[in-house]
Amino acid sequence: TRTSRPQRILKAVQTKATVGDPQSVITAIDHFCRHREWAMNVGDEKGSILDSVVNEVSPVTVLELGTYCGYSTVRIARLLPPGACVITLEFNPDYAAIARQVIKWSGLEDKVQLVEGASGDWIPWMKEHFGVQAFDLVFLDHWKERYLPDTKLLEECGLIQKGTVLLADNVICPGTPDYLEYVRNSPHYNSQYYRSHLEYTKAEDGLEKSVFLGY
Ligand SMILES: Cc1ccc(Cc2cc(O)c(O)c(C(=O)NC/C=C/[C@H]3O[C@@H](n4cnc5c(N)ncnc54)[C@H](O)[C@@H]3O)c2)cc1
Ligand SMILES: [Mg+2]
Repeated sequence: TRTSRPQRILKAVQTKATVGDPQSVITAIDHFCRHREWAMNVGDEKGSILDSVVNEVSPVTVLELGTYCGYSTVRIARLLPPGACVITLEFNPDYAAIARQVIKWSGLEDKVQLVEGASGDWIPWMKEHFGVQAFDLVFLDHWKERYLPDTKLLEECGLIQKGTVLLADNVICPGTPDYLEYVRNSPHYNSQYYRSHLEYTKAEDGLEKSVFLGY
């Protein structure tokens, strides 16, 4: 049977990227998705904004919701200092299997904890299972209607504390209206929009960065 798009993305990495070189993995995926087949990676343009936020926050613990093929996982992990790590949640086992191989090819497996499962099931276990106190940075890029419920769940579980930064992809396209309304109107968040484009296209999209101010 036909290969899947994630399998073709992995093949592009394995044929074009150098083992242990995260930047070459990022470049290989971007080239494939721009010139061969579009895929829902955060991409190079929004990826540069993600990079700048990671560098600004210099997080010790990062949570990523929605691994997909691991493109943004690699972007984040390559910028983390020794001892820091990104926990990434992915509930599709086929995508998780591809992402593990992409992360391995980039040589960043020591900085990544890929958890196969649904965000709603795993967030309540983060403290107990991973010894996380609070996340310094959360990157939201999973089903758009899960952004708000998962943010509220993270708050309820005490995983968002003063200074925690939420960075959400696709707040314009596909759009996350209920999430945007929440973080922009809440007195507990300082929110700003980084205007950009939907990955590999000219359509408008952007990232919303929201800093938790404490209760
Ligand atoms: C109209 C329209 C359609 C599509 C686009 C283009 C476009 C552009 C983008 O950047 C996009 O991020 C998206 C998008 O839909 N992303 C959804 C991404 C899901 C991934 O996360 C996984 N997942 C989903 N819910 C959960 C969950 N609870 N727990 C754990 N993993 C979850 C899935 O297994 C996937 O691996 C779409 C633009 C406009
Ligand atoms: Mg996205």
